[in-house]
Amino acid sequence: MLRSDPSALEVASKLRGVTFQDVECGSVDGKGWGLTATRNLTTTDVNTGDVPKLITIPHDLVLNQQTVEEYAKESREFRELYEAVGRQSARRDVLLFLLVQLARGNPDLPSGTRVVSHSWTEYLRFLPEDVLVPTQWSTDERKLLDGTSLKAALTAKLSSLTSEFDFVFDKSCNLPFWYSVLWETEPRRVQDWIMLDAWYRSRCLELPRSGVSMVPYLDMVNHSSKPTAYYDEDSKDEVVLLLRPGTSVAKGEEITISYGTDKPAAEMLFSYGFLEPTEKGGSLVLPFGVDRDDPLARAKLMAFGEPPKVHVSVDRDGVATWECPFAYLSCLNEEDGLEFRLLQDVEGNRELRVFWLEEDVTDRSKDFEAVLRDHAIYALVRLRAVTILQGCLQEELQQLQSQAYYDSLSSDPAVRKYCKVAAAALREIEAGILETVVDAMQKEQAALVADENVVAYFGSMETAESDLVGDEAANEEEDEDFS
Ligand SMILES: C[S@@+](CC[C@H](N)C(=O)[O-])C[C@H]1O[C@@H](n2cnc3c(N)ncnc32)[C@H](O)[C@@H]1O
Repeated sequence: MLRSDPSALEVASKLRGVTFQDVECGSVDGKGWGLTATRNLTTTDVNTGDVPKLITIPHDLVLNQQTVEEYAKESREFRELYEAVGRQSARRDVLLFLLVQLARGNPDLPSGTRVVSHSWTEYLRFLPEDVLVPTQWSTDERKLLDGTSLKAALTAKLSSLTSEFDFVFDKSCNLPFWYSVLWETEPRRVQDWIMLDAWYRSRCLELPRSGVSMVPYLDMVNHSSKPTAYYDEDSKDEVVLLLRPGTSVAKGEEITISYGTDKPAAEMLFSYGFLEPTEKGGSLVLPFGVDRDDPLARAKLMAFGEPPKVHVSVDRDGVATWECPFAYLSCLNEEDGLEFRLLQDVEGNRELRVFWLEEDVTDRSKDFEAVLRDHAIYALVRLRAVTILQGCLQEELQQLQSQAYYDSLSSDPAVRKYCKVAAAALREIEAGILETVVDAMQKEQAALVADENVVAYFGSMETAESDLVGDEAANEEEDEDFS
């Protein structure tokens, strides 16, 4: 499917009742298509109410779960497919709808397999086949991301996309009409589903009233951390793009919106396929590896109820913080006062309960830091957690900095330059964050070791150990005597 050109987009927009005011869509360096001003634009004061509407889009062009429900009412054929495959989630419903529009655009469909047309059937030709998000990278290109926080998320996402696609196939291949449309003439491939998911992720936005939606034409606006425009829904439920109050844009300059502030670099690359020029700081999320030697590991994981993660961040002033709620639970053991009990109700249902110093704290398992904060053991547990986390992050950092493998992939001509540049930028950003956090953890460790409760704890351990040594020596003497 070859992408049409921006002039055709303008013609199509007029036919659909969309208005572009003082702006036009065209190619923008390094960003695909984008929106630029066709004359100098300015707003000086929000209170005058004089905020120029740059684009106005009728409500009926908006695509979300409600659109899919309505389309299912209009199209008997789609209804059959929707009943079999749909209503799993809003996102999946939209993807299913887009898959049908993609197939509907196929000119070779046999007669008798035409589905009701929709404005989105035609709009799809204005979307780029390759969004450059890592789910669309080749296997070798994805290897460039080894060691980054994106690696695990990407593997999981690709596996869930494959399962979703298999589910659509399994449920629809027995429906003769849909077999013919989706799988016979031009069989849909998992790559199509991956592309639809990439479109959804990179072009979806949250409207104030209609919620998470895809909005044609508005989705041609690129992101900036210093955006000049924003979107809204007006009193007629039309979606409008407005110039930000107090903003001026010169003729020929790009109009931008914000796709979200403070998103980690990995998330920007994952969702939109690009990274912003690096500013200081940032954040990342990594899976927290559970200690498999811990006999309580399974119970702890069950009580916690979700895959443990560690979230680290560095603010613009270089101040590092970390968050890993599971680490506190992970560092406690029975000698500290942690206990798991399986309680059984009268009907025989069994439930795992968590106790801390004989108190039932099951409902607070996700926030064990708060459970411990007022106890003398808090500093000690924090020290254990920091020590473990620091080790994990150090390992992650080493992986990120191991250049040899990365270099060999980078010289592979089949690996696209865009992916090399994006992966290298992500690796550099994440290594910078990890270095700062590991340094800060070292300092925190030193401070915790000097904490009075920790000193007292180690002191008591030493006494216990020397008592033990004394006992052992006495035993040895006794043994000797006995012998
Ligand atoms: C909502 S679309 C915007 C229109 C898009 N440029 C196009 O050609 O269709 C989002 C996509 O635009 C591109 N994009 C948006 N802002 C960008 C930026 N600041 N730098 C680089 N690419 C950007 C990315 O490919 C992103 O996935």
